[in-house]
Amino acid sequence: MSDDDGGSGEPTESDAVADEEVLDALFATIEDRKERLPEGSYTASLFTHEKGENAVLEKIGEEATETILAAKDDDDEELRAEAADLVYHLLVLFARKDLDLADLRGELRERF
Ligand SMILES: N=c1c2ncn([C@@H]3O[C@H](COP(=O)(O)OP(=O)(O)OP(=O)(O)O)[C@@H](O)[C@H]3O)c2ncn1[C@@H]1O[C@H](COP(=O)(O)O)[C@@H](O)[C@H]1O
Repeated sequence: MSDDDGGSGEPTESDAVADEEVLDALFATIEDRKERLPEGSYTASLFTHEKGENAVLEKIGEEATETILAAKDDDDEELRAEAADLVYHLLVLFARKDLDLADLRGELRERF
């Protein structure tokens, strides 16, 4: 999904990312947006929002609610989409807090 080639049909950076590496690639993209703040980037807008951290916290609340509603509706396609929105926004929050995937993996590993 990241770094779209603008529809030229040429392979994009994201095409080269294996499924098992997609979380790391997404997080690296989020870190890049945080550092460079490119214009037109939704991710960058979450780092510069006038609401500050509340912007991403509100999105996490919304996406969590939408995830629950999709589950209650037994709508697996919607559940998949809303869960992906939720995970993406959680990763943006991690980046804002200077946490990373190693912190998340470490926490899960301790419980495993
Ligand atoms: N994975 C995501 C991703 N998931 C969700 N979203 C955005 O999260 C928002 C979800 O909000 P909603 O569901 O409420 O939909 P909406 O009505 O468009 O939302 P708002 O109007 O409230 O913003 C949408 O704007 C989605 O585009 C994401 N935006 C970006 N990414 C990834 O981040 C990369 C960098 O993208 P840029 O943000 O464009 O730099 C992309 O290549 C993707 O890989």
